Amino acid sequence: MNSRRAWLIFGIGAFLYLVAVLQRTSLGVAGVAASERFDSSAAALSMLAVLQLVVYASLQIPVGVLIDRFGPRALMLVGTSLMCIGQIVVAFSPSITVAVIGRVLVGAGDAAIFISLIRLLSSWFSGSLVPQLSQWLGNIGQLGQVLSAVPFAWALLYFGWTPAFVAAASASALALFLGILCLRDRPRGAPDGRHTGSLRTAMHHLRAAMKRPGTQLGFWSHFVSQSSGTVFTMFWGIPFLVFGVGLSPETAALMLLVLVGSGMVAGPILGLLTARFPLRRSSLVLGIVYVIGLVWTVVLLWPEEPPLWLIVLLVVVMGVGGPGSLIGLDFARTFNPMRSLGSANGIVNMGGFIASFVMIFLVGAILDLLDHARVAAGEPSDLYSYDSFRLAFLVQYIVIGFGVAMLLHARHRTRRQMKHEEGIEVAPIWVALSRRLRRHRGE
Ligand SMILES: N[C@@H](Cc1c[nH]cn1)C(=O)NCC(=O)O
Repeated sequence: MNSRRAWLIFGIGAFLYLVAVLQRTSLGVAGVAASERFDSSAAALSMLAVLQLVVYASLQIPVGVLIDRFGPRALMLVGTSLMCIGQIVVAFSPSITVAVIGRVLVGAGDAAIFISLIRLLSSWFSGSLVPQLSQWLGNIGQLGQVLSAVPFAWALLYFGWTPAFVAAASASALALFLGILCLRDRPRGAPDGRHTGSLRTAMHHLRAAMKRPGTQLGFWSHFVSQSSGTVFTMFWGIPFLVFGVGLSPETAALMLLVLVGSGMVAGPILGLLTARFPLRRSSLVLGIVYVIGLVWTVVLLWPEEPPLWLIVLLVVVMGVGGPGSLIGLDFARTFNPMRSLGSANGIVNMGGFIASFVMIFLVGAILDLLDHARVAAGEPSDLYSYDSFRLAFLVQYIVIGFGVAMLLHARHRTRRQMKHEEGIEVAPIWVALSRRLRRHRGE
């Protein structure tokens, strides 16, 4: 535990995750190139990203169960191989149909990485280091977005589609090699935590994890906090900024980097706040979501294309949502026993990705609808006009608003259960704050 070998595992694991995020986000950067290569509609292109996310999200529970059965190393190696093959398929795809197959493989491989890594952490590290390292892992992984926004985008521009995607696949091949060489499930002599029970037992643990209000609270926390940023970085950010707002592709790519940078600053702070105020984790999540919603409202109400400072503010607040979603995994950790933690993590980690694929698809569908209406009215086609984006992005209020309502419901049930089982009563935040203020004043 916490040994030098553990730090090597942390480094290699983080590299595998970073490469997974590179593959995951490469399509967001290649969206414009994809529309030229495949000559497709916005909805068809968004289907590429949506399918990848659907596959990712739908495999979270099976992967969680498989981690508990076969250990995280096996899952990480299989996942990295699938991503490598998937990107090769995308590299040589002559049509959008073949590209879809490639991206499905990428989504399937990606699904195995993060929750395996979170599980690996618990075997190699102990104590209060674990939640802090989870935030750092999340942070390091997001650097994969930097790799897709800078070297990958550069390779795409100068060498074209096939060489850029082959180069991305090579990064997965390197990660696979290092993973085979260095990753181990647990320190030598540590007990084998894998369960060898039947599928029925695994299903029993899964059902129990699903039923727990604390797991549901984690799911909705993940759903509401990271989805706005994921929609932006994975698909609609670059077209919105380049064609809608009118930024240069370089400035648009820089905005995605600012989003990642903001998450990197926020992650450790949120890690500390989560550890310091465990009973206020949901308020932390809600605070993040309300601020994201507020800034989006200002952007969408701005009379013309928003100024650069407002776009910077938007990406900064969306960036906080990424590490904010890890609070959801902390709910899974604290409200579930170890035996069903893999499954609980899988359930929670689906949240943000389900919200994202629903919104990516709806934004694409609305853009297409508005453009058809424009053409039918005799105007020239302008698929990515700023006004169309303004309407399409309104879907966030419906999808995330629904998530907030569900989060509040799950929180109410979680608090009721805590009071019933442990006698812990959590007062509303304003009551707690005014009590604290009164104590401070010595009243
Ligand atoms: N929200 C991310 C993690 C994160 C940390 N900092 C910024 N983002 C998440 O849910 N990750 C799961 C994954 O597979 O990447």
